Amino acid sequence: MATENKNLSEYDKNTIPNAKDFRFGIVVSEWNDTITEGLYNGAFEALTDCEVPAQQIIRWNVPGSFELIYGAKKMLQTQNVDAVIVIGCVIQGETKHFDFVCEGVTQGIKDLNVQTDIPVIFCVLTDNTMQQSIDRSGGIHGNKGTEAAIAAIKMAYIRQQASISHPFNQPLLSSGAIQIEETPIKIENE
Ligand SMILES: Nc1c(NC[C@H](O)[C@H](O)[C@H](O)CO)[nH]c(=O)[nH]c1=O
Ligand SMILES: CC(=O)[C@@H](O)COP(=O)(O)O
Repeated sequence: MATENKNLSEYDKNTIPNAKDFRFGIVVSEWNDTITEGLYNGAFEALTDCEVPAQQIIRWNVPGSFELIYGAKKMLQTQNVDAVIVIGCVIQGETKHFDFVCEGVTQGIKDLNVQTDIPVIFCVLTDNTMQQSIDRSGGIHGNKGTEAAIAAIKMAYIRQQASISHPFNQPLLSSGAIQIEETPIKIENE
């Protein structure tokens, strides 16, 4: 379903886990800040509407969407958060730079989700025009920031439940293999 057939701001609180004890980091790109501020407001309002106290929401700013990768990495390395939302707006210009920024930030955020234990939610608009960005940051198609906040709550809950049901879950190697801690077996009468 394309965004044009979906309101990004709609959510059913009955389907959303209790979020009052979760802590969220939000990393916001300053490029196209009229758009990213609208996305941030959507995310912040959705989190507080779902009972997340404002003091449990940490905001950092970075220069552009490409810096969201490093900002999110340092956020999850240094802050006690249950999920991170990265917010950016990349708009096609005259050159291929759009393609490289979009691909780079997409792959970088994907890598953080694979290599770390904290979910990182991708709230980066990759639009052809400013109007498309306006429409998706509080305009006729709703607010992708709202959508990202709900996704962050749901993923933080999944992480919480996984750690309860599998408290000794082993870290993944970069290859994706499970790291099993080898414990030497002592053979009696050796
Ligand atoms: N053109 C846009 C950019 N470009 C800047 C890059 O994100 C990055 O900050 C720069 O290449 C230095 O590393 N960023 C956006 O977020 N949106 C754009 O439309
Ligand atoms: C995504 C970008 O970096 C782009 O907006 C920059 O514009 P241009 O391709 O005209 O340099």
